[in-house]
Amino acid sequence: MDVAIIGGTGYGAVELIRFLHNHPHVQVTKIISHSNSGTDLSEVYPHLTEIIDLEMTPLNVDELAKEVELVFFATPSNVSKHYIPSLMDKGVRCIDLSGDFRLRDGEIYQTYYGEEMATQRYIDQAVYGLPEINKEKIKQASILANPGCYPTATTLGLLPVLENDLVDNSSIIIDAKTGTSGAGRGLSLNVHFSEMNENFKAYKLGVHKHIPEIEQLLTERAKEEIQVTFTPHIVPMTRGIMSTIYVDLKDKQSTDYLIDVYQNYYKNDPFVRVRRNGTIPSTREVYGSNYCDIGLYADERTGKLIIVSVIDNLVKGASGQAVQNMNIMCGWDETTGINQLPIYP
Ligand SMILES: NC(=O)C1=CN([C@@H]2O[C@H](COP(=O)(O)OP(=O)(O)OC[C@H]3O[C@@H](n4cnc5c(N)ncnc54)[C@H](OP(=O)(O)O)[C@@H]3O)[C@@H](O)[C@H]2O)C=CC1
Ligand SMILES: CC(=O)N[C@@H](CCC(=O)OP(=O)(O)O)C(=O)O
Repeated sequence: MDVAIIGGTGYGAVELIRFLHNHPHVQVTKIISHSNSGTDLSEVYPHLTEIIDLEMTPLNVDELAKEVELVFFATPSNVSKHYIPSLMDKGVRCIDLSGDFRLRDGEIYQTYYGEEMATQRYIDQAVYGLPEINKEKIKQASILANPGCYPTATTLGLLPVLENDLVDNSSIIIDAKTGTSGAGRGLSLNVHFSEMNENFKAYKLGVHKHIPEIEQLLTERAKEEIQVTFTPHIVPMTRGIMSTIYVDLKDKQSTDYLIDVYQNYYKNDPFVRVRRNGTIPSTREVYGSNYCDIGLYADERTGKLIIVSVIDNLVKGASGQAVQNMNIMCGWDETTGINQLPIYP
């Protein structure tokens, strides 16, 4: 199958290329760039020299629709909403790594994204691409909204206890950490070396766009309104997300019992690994891979459950999960092209 990637010079795009290069059913035949059209991708990314021989081109939706069956948008928010409707109308399936099609409520979108949401008719057709809960809908999707990085780590960490009604849903506190590649390739004061090295910052308290995304999914799954306390931090590493979640258990439960609940919940999900024997995952243990690893500790003194969920933000948090979704949409084994081991150390 021929596919295109839009946002060609960004980190999400180059990570898509890494996975699709070895994918047996897919060729990347178009890479669209608004800043570098006419340039070979390997000039921007010399690590692809003599491997990827493709000149980037400007976006022309009519041409694209004739040339490929599926398009990945690896663009900033408020871009894909202008193009996906016409691609969809022309029969091209789209996977959007940005947040344009994740939220359902236009007012909330306006508050957190600062612009109008995509047309409701297209929002209604978009499927939220968290494979662990949505496989059947993903198979049929024409517009696939790939989840955000923090929401992936956080909701995978919470869903088993939430859906088994084991916790007080009003008590959720999420302390999350990300590496700098989460901010993309663009230069910004916030993430340059001397601002970040030997530093640790909390940011966007109360206003981060992943708050409504996490709340929307948890509310849908718990069938009651859920609000969370969410504090993101940026830490001096390149890749990785660790979401440490604190929640009150309704009744006293042992860690071993809860591990069984999680393992049972994810028994058919190849990319979620629940740790046994008291081990708590670190970001390095999923680096470069599509795994989400979860560790648990039930504190019998305080009645709190501590959940530690780690992913690679660029893989399970973005491009790996996008390929997993494409595999499901196309009826292929969901691990195709993305079953690399984590890189360690
Ligand atoms: N980085 C991460 O960990 C994660 C990222 N995401 C989301 O994935 C998307 C891509 O992220 P990422 O690759 O990291 O970001 P980057 O900033 O690295 O890349 C985005 C690319 O989009 C293109 N672009 C920028 N502005 C515009 C514009 N106005 N119109 C069209 N294209 C534009 C540029 O490529 P060019 O000039 O070549 O077109 C740019 O390199 C974003 O929506 C991001 O929020 C989601 C989860 C995790
Ligand atoms: C370090 C850093 O800035 N990280 C980004 C990650 C968000 C992201 O990638 O956004 P979407 O997944 O919603 O598209 C942030 O916190 O805004």
